[in-house]
Amino acid sequence: MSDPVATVSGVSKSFGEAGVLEDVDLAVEDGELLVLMGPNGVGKSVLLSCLAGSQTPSAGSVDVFGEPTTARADTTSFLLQDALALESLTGRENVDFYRRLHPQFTDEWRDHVERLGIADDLERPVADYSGGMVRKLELAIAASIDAPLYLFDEPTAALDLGTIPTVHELFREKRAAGKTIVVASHRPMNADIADRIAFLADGRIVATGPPDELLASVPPVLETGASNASALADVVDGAPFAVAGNVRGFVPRRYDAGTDDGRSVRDAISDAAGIDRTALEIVEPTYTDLFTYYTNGVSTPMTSDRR
Ligand SMILES: Nc1ncnc2c1ncn2[C@@H]1O[C@H](COP(=O)(O)OP(=O)(O)OP(=O)(O)O)[C@@H](O)[C@H]1O
Repeated sequence: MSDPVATVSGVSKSFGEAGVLEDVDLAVEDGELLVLMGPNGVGKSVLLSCLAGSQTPSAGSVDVFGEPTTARADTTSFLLQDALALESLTGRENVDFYRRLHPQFTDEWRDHVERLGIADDLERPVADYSGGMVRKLELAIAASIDAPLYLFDEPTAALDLGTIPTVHELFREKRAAGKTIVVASHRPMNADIADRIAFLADGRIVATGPPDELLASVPPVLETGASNASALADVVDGAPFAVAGNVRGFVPRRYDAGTDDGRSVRDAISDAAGIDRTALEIVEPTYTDLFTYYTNGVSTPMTSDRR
């Protein structure tokens, strides 16, 4: 296997008294699409900024292409959160600005603005754009820079659901062209495009792996009506969570090998909770369940050293 494109070793980052990252290790492999997942405020942007060289870790080190990271324009294209487009300029003037600024800026932007549906808005000032349009322009600009490593911070956050497949397609094309991509996201649906996911929780990477493997590591999920939430809380691992009008929770690990008395897991748990067995379903975990499992402190195997 080739060397990682980027290596984060023992990185901690604090702002004054507030610790955000704590002893984070992460290797970004050559040519992979890594999705860094975690809830709002957990430190995904800070970690990406450390990878981009625009923030300096309080401790530890970050190497990109074998060198300590600085803001290296030749190796990395970094889509910051809400910080690329200049509001006083039109869309086209923004493109021109970044084209002059960046030696590796390519003509790909024409294709990107077309596919993202903002080609007809290029003569309007960005101040008049919606949040989603600004994001599309910024994506078009960042993706038009020909760099071996792309760092995209919440690229789909302000976008309508219909645009997300277009963005995913763009990422897949970059990867097919041999590029390495790190996407930070709090949206479980972005797990779908990942070669690997890294979950960030409590300042640490708590799990890393291909989506299929991580899904297989999550226990089955119990689902019941919202009125049974407190009964479910008595029997599941972690706290129950609401999904589409129902409430879900993880089957406790002690049932991994089945029940002691030969009953079905569903029967044993519905009896223990006092929930009618017909009102309790056991379902396969989704990406949303996976996200909850690793970021809400339910998982145990990889978090034994948590604060
Ligand atoms: N320059 C800074 N000064 C002080 N605190 C900061 C700074 N940058 C980030 N933080 C804090 O670090 C924490 C992590 O922020 P960060 O933006 O990395 O979260 P995130 O995981 O990217 O969240 P989101 O999903 O909302 O984008 C937050 O508590 C934030 O307030």
